[in-house]
Amino acid sequence: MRPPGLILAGGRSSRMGANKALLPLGDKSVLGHVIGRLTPQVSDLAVNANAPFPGFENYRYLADDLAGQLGPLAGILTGMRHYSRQLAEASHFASAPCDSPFLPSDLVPQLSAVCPDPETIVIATSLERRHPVFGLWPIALAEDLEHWLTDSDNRRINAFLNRHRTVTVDFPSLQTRRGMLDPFFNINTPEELTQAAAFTEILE
Ligand SMILES: Nc1nc2c(ncn2[C@@H]2O[C@H](COP(=O)(O)OP(=O)(O)OP(=O)(O)O)[C@@H](O)[C@H]2O)c(=O)[nH]1
Repeated sequence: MRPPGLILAGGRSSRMGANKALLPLGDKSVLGHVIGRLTPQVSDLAVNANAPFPGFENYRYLADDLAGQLGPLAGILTGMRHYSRQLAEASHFASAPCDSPFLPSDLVPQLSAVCPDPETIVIATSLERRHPVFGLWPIALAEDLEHWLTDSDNRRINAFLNRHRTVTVDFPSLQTRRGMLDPFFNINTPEELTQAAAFTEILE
């Protein structure tokens, strides 16, 4: 059974200076590519952001449960709370950020294939780096994550992972006519948007 999915889009895009999810890349916006890649992989899709994005009004938006721009873990907590209410049968939900248009088309099946039990976090890696915003998150960790975010100053996602059983799945670089590309390449700056534009051939 496919898990539900959440696109993390609750950040400030301060390095870009404009909502990076809505910037054009080839024939769609960055977010349009992420939605296109993720939709077939999940049973349900919601967007974590404080208000609907123009052009994407038809999606379900989840504002952070905790105020104060606490980083991506606040979005993960929001997803855990939402899916524990909406889908009692789901043990995990899948997350991906709004700024990674080349994400693997088999991301969620590959993460799900190694998921051993309802309490283990499953995270993607590439080129020997962990990418915790691409993960399968146990809904059962909601209480612990809420305490972690409200009781400590440490909001780093890797620190939270170190508290829990975590397994990883490695994804290879993509071969393109322009050379190899990390499937988790994300667009934070105008320069990275220009770099990504060189690889639109591999986007549908
Ligand atoms: N819900 C939520 N998501 C966040 C928050 N901060 C960042 N994110 C998301 O986490 C992912 C990684 O965020 P970053 O790229 O590091 O930060 P950003 O705020 O989007 O961009 P910068 O302001 O340029 O750092 C993105 O998908 C963001 O949308 C937050 O406070 N709440």
